[in-house]
Amino acid sequence: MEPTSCGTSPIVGFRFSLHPMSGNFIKIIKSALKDTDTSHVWMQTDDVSTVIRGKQQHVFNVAKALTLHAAKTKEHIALSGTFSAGCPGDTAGDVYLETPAKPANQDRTEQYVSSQFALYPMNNPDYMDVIYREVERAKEFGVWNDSMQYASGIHGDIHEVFSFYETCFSSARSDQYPHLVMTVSMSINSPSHKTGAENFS
Ligand SMILES: Cc1ncc(C[n+]2csc(CCO)c2C)c(N)n1
Repeated sequence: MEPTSCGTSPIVGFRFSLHPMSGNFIKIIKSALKDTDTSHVWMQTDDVSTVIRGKQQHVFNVAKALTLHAAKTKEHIALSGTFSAGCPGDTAGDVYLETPAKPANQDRTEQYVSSQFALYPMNNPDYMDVIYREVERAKEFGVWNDSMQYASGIHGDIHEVFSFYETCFSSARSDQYPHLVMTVSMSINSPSHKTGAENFS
């Protein structure tokens, strides 16, 4: 069989699950999905996760807004998900690429987030250089928390954390190597976070 080449589709996707540590988890998940303006992305929810697909700026904007909605309940929220771009099977057919440039959600409420991420620059022989460069970028952004096996710790205000993740996701792929996967897990309003604001670096 011929090797599958990576497409040049501009689609970015994010498949994620919210796990509110609350007896009220059903309402928290459903409200976050309903109260966020998702008109600029294609979205599908099932019993395990939700997927959003579209232009990069809308996917990151919706991901942040959904997370912020869940966080505003003050409950301890865990989120885990995978961003993907340039996936050979991801065709432009069913997504929202004709949307305006301006992101739909503009809530600037501050919220401390502690997270971990891992980058997988697919097919790129220099993938370790890409990863080291993005870890340096996290330090420049002031959101780097710690190094650990299989991931890096990123924390700070949700707007700075998402801004880093979006910049990192753009920078770690190229025309030559467009297929990129990035996993993210987040912990919000955790009892481990003392007062939250004290943890900003
Ligand atoms: C973002 C996100 N999407 C879907 C699920 C799966 N899920 C678990 S409980 C529930 C509500 C009741 O059906 C749903 C949809 C999730 N956890 N997080």
